[in-house]
Parts: sequence; C-alpha cells; structure tokens
Amino acid sequence: MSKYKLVLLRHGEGTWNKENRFCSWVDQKLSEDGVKEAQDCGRLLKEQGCKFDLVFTSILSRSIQTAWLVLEAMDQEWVPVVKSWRLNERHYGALIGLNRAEMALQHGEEKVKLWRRSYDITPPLIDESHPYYLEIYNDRRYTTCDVPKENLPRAESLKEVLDRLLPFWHSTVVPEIQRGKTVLISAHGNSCRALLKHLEGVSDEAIANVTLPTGIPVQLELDENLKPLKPRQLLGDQAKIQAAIKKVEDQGKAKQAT
Ligand SMILES: O=C(O)[C@H](O)COP(=O)(O)O
Repeated sequence: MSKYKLVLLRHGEGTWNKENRFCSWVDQKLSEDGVKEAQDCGRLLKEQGCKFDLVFTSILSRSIQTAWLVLEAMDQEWVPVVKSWRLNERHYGALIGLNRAEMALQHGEEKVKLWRRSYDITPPLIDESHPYYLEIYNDRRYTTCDVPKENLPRAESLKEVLDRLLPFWHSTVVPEIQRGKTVLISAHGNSCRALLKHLEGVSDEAIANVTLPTGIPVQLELDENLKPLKPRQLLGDQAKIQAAIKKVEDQGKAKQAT
C-alpha cells in the first residue's frame, strides 16, 4: 500500500523550447502548444481522480502558468501554490540563449550531451557581458530569494541544482507530504530530474539517460520514508510520451538553425 502520492511535472512547452534555445533562468511564457499541453495534463489528472492539496512551483513564469492551467482544468484553482527559486530550471550559465543544434555543430554532440545531461559538469559561467545577464540579475523576483542576489548561481551542474533544491525539499515540501498532503511540483526538466535522482537513488551515470518531456505528469508512489514503492509512471499515451522524449533528446543533434 502506498502511503503518499507525489506528482512531478515539467512545465508545458515554452517559446524557447520551440526555438531549441537554452532557456534556463530567462523568463519565457508558454507557447500555444505549451498552454494546450498544460490543459491536457490537467484534464488527464482530473480523469484519474487526482486531488491536490498543495502545489509548488519555481519563480519562473512557465512553471507557474503551467500550475494555473493544470489546476483550472481540474477545477481545483483554490489549491494553494507556493513558489521558490530553488525549484528553478538549472542555470545554464553562458549557454543561455544559445541554440542547442548550433552548439552541437560547433562543439560536437558529445559535448552538448555532457553539458545537458552529465551529473557534475558545470557549463561555462555567465558573466556581465552576456546578453541576458542584466535581464536575469536585475529582475525583482531575485530580490525575494532566501539568499542574497550575489550568491545566486552563475551556472549549475545537475548536482548543484540538487544541492540548492534539497534544503527546500526537506524544510518545506517533505513536512507537507508527511502531513498527508497530495503535492504537485510544477517545475522544470532539470529540477525534476534532480529530485527524481534523489528520490529514486538513480546513479550519477544513469541520470544522464533520464529525459522528461514537457507537460507530462510523473507520478510517484512513496512509502512513509518517502522512498518510491514502484517505478515512476509517466501518465498518458505511452507511444506519444516516447516520441516526446526522443524529440527532447534530439534537440542536441547537430544541425544548422533554421
Ligand atoms: O533550460 C532549458 O532550456 C530547458 O528547459 C532544459 O533544457 P535541456 O533539455 O537542454 O536540459
């Protein structure tokens, strides 16, 4: 018998997902397809009889917008939403804004795969000359964090994402789950991967092969120690999910941007 249910969700497609650019801490809204993905996800969760008590999001609009659309489609708009920068997408440093396929042409697909999926390789740091530096660090939302702005990351490996996420997980999310609340975490590809690594004890090597498509709920059934009782379930049409995973993986294939 499972004790707790937890749903992790990578937001619906964002405008830069469509353009195949590293989006990371740049605040982008959902694309039209992304809005539809989030609504479909909400409908699916409603059909499954899912009832959330609490939702956590990052402080990036695409994860918040996704949570709203999911709750709206479920007729559960009243459910409280708590936001934290600690659930933000991985900080991709100097890679932010660049096109993955073009980076693969310039640096090779292997290098891009290492940047995207290795556990402990940090991409090159962002600095003040970067075109998105000011947009990110002058944004008022980063004055609301529980660390001073100067201490926010300038680039992160997946390991560093997990290091900043775990304090929030332990102090804020775990107690709510243990109080019996059914929680949705509407976050990002890499913040969800980091959490999955932690919960499932995925090895540093094997996490490179875990890819999450946009807008697909990942359901976990946990015991009283928050250990998974069975393999994660990606909910929805399995053939479509496999195709969506391949699409995300193929974003790192070398090709001229169109
Ligand atoms: O930051 C981004 O652009 C994506 O949401 C995650 O990108 P990735 O699939 O290359 O890690």
